[in-house]
Amino acid sequence: MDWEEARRLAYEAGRAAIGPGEPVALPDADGRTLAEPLRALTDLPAFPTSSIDGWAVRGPKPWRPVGRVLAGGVAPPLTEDGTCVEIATGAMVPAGADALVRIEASTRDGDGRVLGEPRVGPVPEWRLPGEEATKDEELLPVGSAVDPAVIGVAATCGYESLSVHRRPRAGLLVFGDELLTGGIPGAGRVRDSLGPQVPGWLRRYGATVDPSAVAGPVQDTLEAHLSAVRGALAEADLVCTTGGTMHGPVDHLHPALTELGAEYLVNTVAVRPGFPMLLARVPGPDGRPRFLAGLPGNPQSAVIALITLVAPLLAGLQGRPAPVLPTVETTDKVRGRGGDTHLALARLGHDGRSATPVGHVGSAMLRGLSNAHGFLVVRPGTEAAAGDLLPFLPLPLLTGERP
Ligand SMILES: Nc1nc2c(c(=O)[nH]1)N[C@H]1C(S)=C(S)[C@@H](COP(=O)(O)OP(=O)(O)OC[C@H]3O[C@@H](n4cnc5c(N)ncnc54)[C@H](O)[C@@H]3O)O[C@H]1N2
Ligand code: MOO
Repeated sequence: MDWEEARRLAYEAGRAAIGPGEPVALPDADGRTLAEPLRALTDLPAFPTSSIDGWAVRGPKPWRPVGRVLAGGVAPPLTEDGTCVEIATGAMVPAGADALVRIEASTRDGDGRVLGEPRVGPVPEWRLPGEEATKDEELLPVGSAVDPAVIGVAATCGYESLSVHRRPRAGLLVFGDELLTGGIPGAGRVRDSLGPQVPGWLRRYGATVDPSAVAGPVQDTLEAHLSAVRGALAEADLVCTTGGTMHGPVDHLHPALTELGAEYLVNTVAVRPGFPMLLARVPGPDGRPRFLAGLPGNPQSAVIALITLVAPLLAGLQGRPAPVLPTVETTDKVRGRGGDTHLALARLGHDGRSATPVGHVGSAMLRGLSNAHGFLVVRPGTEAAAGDLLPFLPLPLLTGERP
């Protein structure tokens, strides 16, 4: 299967399995996805609001003070020319006021009356209702990621909670009797580098990963695989497995999937590295489908499978838009991989517009991955020369990582 087609299928499978929205209190909604559009519940601002400390005046000066309005208060209307109220920043401008005079631009005469000039400038001294948004206006569409700014604007509008999609629950099963979970590798044993790594990537794609949902190495027998996969699928929307995607003497993943009645959505992808990756759908006990992503054992290939299949699946399951890849200029040539898509680890330049392939990129290596921002995508039957524009598949790094 073509690499782009595999990504599309993974996304659509996630979309098709999305659950209903649930109300979540604003402070807890960070990182979720809107299940309903965010609409203004009132005009914003909701009332004419002073932007200054000073006087709200009516008619020609001098103005006789008849009261005071602070932020949070409601002033009676100014009904007579030649009157004013003292007003604080954020206070509601009283009806009848026709100008605001800044405190520092005002003086008092011997009778205590206020004199001064309203400031004339491009920005008015008070904010009009509906200036930022009108009641019922859509501020953000369904599928928007909720971040602190979105929570802030929702609070401004008067929301207490937001209707958001559930975070998908993910689990991880590590296969491979050769794996050590501690100590220095040697004498035929390698350290498990995926058990400690994959949960972090899954969380960055919006899934929750309970520490109890990470297990391994699972013993290299079909019985142990079956029982581990069954147990994991009972608790999670998505189970990732690592290793055992091929058909070696102790590769039990495919037989286990057959036994579970799994339906393959993707079963190997024309991509290098990482081709033995797979994505399967398994009917859940409650009727909702569960997913199993089989990540190849070679560590870089496992991460490629995560980014290829799991990222779009999780985007779909959360109701987010399908990931769109930016285009960058490669500073160096990148070879093609025949009929396969080649994913070449690369570092972005400081302006984010160019990328340079890095070294140590063997599929069994992680050194290149730890020094890269993502992958240059060289499509089947092509190769890239320095200066060519290529799609760039980013790692889900956080701001400040790999500056
Ligand atoms: N006859 C063939 N053999 C292999 C082929 C092939 O086309 N024909 N493809 C190779 C490629 S490419 C890959 S990728 C692997 C995928 O195999 P599996 O998914 O079955 O993975 P394993 O055999 O279990 O492991 C492969 C490799 O990765 C190491 N590994 C596994 N898990 C971990 C881990 N958690 N941390 C660190 N390293 C891990 C494992 O020790 C092996 O060295 O198949 C090739 N073979
Ligand atoms: O494709 Mo394997 O997935 O090269 O390491």
